[in-house]
Amino acid sequence: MTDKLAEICATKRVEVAARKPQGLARWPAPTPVRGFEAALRAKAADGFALIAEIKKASPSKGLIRADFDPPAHARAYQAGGAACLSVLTDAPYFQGHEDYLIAARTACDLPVIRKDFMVDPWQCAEARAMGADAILIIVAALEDAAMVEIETAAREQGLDVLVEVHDEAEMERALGHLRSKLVGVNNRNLKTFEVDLATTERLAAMVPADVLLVCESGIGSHADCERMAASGVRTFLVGESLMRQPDVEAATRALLLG
Ligand SMILES: O=C(O)c1ccccc1NCC(=O)[C@H](O)[C@H](O)COP(=O)(O)O
Repeated sequence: MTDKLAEICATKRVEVAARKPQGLARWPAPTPVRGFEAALRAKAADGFALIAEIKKASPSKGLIRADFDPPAHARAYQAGGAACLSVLTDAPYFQGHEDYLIAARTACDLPVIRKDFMVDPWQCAEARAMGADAILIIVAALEDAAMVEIETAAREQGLDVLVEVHDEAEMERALGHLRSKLVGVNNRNLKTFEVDLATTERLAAMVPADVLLVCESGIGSHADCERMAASGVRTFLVGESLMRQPDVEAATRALLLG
């Protein structure tokens, strides 16, 4: 099995080197940052909080949604009760695009995380320039110094940071080196694509009380959310299972409320 995450990050480094000289002037000035973490904490205070993902395709599943319509999906997610959006902007592996983030954010009032592979602090300025309210740091993809540098750049831009881990060692690195109080456990092993909800259940006990834990990947039903809630988890990042539904708004409501 090849290490897909390493391959994606190597491709991303080449892409970023090519994009940097183009600068950031191609986008109009974005509207002010919408509080991503604050929106999640507000919803999680009295129910489940959802980061609903706009995801056309993935390396593990190929094409997920043929009639892909980011503004329509954004409106449906908001009407269904999502707290925030996640929009894939990586093109080579997810058929994403920065225009999808811009269109989705413009179509609703929700804060948006730029879902991409951050390998260079410059991508934080780029994320804010296209309108993002938060970025993702994947601990497995970065050395300690690099992830600290990217988190610092994100904070300078006023962006919230979702820190993603997959095992105990990554959780210790995240809690030991980074300041963000928003930590996601990805149930998908990004090297093998295996998904196991028990990953969140195992790591939940390591999370301090002031950190908001996000359960990421493989959530397909309200019953899955209830299962995670037994471990104290009330915040979820969900893509594929919602994107496959004909009625995204109804599916979002059903996921959150049962
Ligand atoms: O989804 C993939 O196949 C994938 C492959 C390699 C790196 C990242 C990948 N996905 C990113 C994510 O973690 C998910 O898009 C996100 O957590 C939502 O997961 P799901 O609800 O299972 O679509």
